[in-house]
Formats: sequence, structure tokens, C-alpha cells
Amino acid sequence: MSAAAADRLGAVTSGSALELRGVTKMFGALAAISDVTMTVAPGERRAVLGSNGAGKTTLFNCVTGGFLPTSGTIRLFGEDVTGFPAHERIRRGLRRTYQISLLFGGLSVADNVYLACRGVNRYRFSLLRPRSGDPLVARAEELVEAVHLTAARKRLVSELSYGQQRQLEIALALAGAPRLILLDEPAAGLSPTERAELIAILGNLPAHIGFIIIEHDMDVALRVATKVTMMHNGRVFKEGTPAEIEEDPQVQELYLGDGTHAHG
Ligand SMILES: Nc1ncnc2c1ncn2[C@@H]1O[C@H](COP(=O)(O)OP(=O)(O)OP(=O)(O)O)[C@@H](O)[C@H]1O
Repeated sequence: MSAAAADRLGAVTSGSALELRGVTKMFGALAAISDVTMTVAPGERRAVLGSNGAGKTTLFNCVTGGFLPTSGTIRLFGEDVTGFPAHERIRRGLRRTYQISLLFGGLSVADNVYLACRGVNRYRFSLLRPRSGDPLVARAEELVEAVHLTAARKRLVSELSYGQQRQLEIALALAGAPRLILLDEPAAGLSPTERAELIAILGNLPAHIGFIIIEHDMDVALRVATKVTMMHNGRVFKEGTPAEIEEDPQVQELYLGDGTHAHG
């Protein structure tokens, strides 16, 4: 490729929030993900689906900096971050939620969110009380509202329902100035009512904040995503709109047709 062509390509791709090119991660002889290429636009809502062991979590870990890929490149908002540690990616607006809760059980909802706001504003998890007029208090209130927890704002995390705790985790991921959030199975273990709440919360996130959601619950994934990446055996198997993925005969055969594949 000529330098001019490479420049043009760079100009096109630098508009993406996330770009993976040929990303492979080996564990010994096992390729957990293999030659994964995908591009996520700013503000896009992408679902990554696939049966157990398809490579979804490994993909997340490569994007967040938990794992260094064996080969391939990862660009975040146009910048090559392949070798960057996790905190450098967080500085660039990347966040993630985990399947395991990282909340402070002995603190209130409001305090958890306030500390997350403080944490990304230099005082990492400082336990100082908020001062009056602190703008982060107002910001924390907004985030509590965005995840539908205003009525529970004074309650201790340990007193919240499981679904409320998951909602709070989304508020923590929204602290600071996120531009892309990786959501690791946020609907796992939720009741139907809590799932509906989650769908509403994700649907109402500010348009400039994109997310990638790993989800075993197809209903949630296909309702919140505008585009779907289907993985199989560590590779990208299919990409399309939720409707295209749902109607694809190969996807149906591989994944949707067999309910046992849809639950991890
Ligand atoms: N740290 C590791 N060491 C060795 N093998 C691993 C490691 N992490 C993942 N694997 C393997 O890589 C493959 C992909 O795993 P991964 O957890 O990424 O899949 P997944 O799609 O997230 O699955 P699930 O839906 O069950 O969470 C699996 O075969 C898994 O056993």
C-alpha cells in the first residue's frame, strides 16, 4: 500500500471508537480469539454474542488491557493502544463493568457514585467527605438518576437488590468522561422486571457514549444493540443488524436454534 493510501485509510479509521485488526490471543496452543477484526463507531451500541468459550471475555480483556494480544492491533479513538496498560485506556474514555461486583457494600449508593467521580478526578477512592458546593456531588446525583436509583440513593449497597447493584455498577462506569463502555453480561441473574429496567437505562444513555455488551440474554442484547458481532470458536462468525442476525439461518443453526448454547 502506498503512503498516501495508508494515510487515507488512517483518516477513515481514525473516526472509529474502537478498531481491532487481526487480533489473536493464544493461551499455549489454544487460540482464545483468532484474527478478530472489527470496528465500532463512536456512540455505537454493539452486542458481542457467542456460545460459551467463543472468546467474548478474552476479547474484552484485550480491549481493556488485561491481556496483551499475541498479535494484531487495537486502536482506541484512532490511537494505537495495543501495548498500553489499562489505566491509559481508562484515561482515554474506556470503561468496563464486571460480572463480579466491585461495589463498596458498607457505603450508600450516593457515596459509591461520588467516590467513583472523585476517583477519576485525581483523588482515587479517597474517603474524604464531600464539601458543600462540590460539583461532583451534583454529578453523582445525575448518575444515580440515570440508573434509576434516586429513590435508593441513601441506602447501603449491601441492602440493595441484586438488580439494583447491577444498575449501580453502570453508574460507576459512567463516572468521569466515558466514551466507550464494555458491559460484561449486565443482565445475568436479573428478573424480567430488572431486565426491562436495564434495557431502559442502556437505551437512555447519552448518544455520545457507545457500548459493547456481552450478553447471553438474546432478548436484551438484540433490543439494546444497533449492530451485532457473532463469535464462534474465537473468530468473528457474522456481523449485522439485530434483525439480520436473528434471521440468519447459519446463526440460527449455530446458536439460536439450540437453547443450551444461549446460557453460560
Ligand atoms: N486465562 C486463560 N488461560 C487459558 N485459557 C483461557 C484463558 N481465558 C480463556 N481461555 C480459553 O479461551 C477460550 C475463550 O474463552 P472466553 O472466556 O474468552 O470465552 P467466552 O466467550 O467469554 O465464554 P463464556 O460465555 O463462557 O464466558 C476458552 O476455550 C477458554 O477456556
